[in-house]
Amino acid sequence: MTDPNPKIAFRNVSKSFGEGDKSFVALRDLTLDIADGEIVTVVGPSGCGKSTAMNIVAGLTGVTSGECLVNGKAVNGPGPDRGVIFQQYALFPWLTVIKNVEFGLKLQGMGREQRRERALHYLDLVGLKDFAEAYPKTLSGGMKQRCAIARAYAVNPSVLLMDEPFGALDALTRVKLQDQLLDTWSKDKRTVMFITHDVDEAVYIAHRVIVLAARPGRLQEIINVDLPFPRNEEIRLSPEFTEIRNNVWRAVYDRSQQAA
Ligand SMILES: Nc1ncnc2c1ncn2[C@@H]1O[C@H](COP(=O)(O)OP(=O)(O)OP(=O)(O)O)[C@@H](O)[C@H]1O
Repeated sequence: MTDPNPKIAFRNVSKSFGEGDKSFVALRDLTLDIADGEIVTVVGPSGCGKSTAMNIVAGLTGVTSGECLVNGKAVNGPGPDRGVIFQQYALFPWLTVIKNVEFGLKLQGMGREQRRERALHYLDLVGLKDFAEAYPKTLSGGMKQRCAIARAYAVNPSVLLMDEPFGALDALTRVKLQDQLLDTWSKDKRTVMFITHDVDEAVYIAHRVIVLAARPGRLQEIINVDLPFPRNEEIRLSPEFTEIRNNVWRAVYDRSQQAA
């Protein structure tokens, strides 16, 4: 069934970089709907256009042809309705944790008191309230990433775009942040587009896994994750999880083996 009001819609989106002989197709003819409140993960071999697709939704990269819509409107630049979280935390080192979280709110013109209250709320949500006055350099990688997440959440975007956000973290921290993301999602049901190289992560947090293929970057397969929410360790260890995980693995790696 097609969703009449997708939150994010790619309509025959293609993206090339460079001109003439040097032109390179990063993404070819991508058509995909992401529903309001849906979590999709995007996987695929290196260079298949995952970040390009996300940057198009974020408004950081334009399309060469086709159209990308958010809330039914063509994307023509970044906006506060879309929060972006990258693998590198991109915190301002000269600002404290709370000032980092307040930054986007200040840009929006929010008053000092309200800003502080909102920032503390989101720091609490990610378990960093006690570190509000610390500077980023004193935090672990996981804490920095939680700060970046609080900062993205604070501006209240209806779409979260996450490009390998947990990629640089150890396995245990990663699992904790996956659970925290799902916990927060269960309260606010934001739409999430999440890029990862980790197939377990892709299945654990998603409603659907989007598999892209490379050269040129294109849609390979969409795999539904028919597992109940809330997700937990029991689900992660279930045969159903393993089966879906194996399907995703095959879709990604069989194809990239053939291409190699
Ligand atoms: N600004 C750019 N100029 C030229 N080529 C680019 C640019 N951005 C991306 N590309 C190329 O487009 C292709 C897709 O890149 P993209 O970063 O979207 O892939 P990816 O699937 O996210 O890769 P990875 O998993 O390695 O991060 C790559 O071959 C890349 O070299």
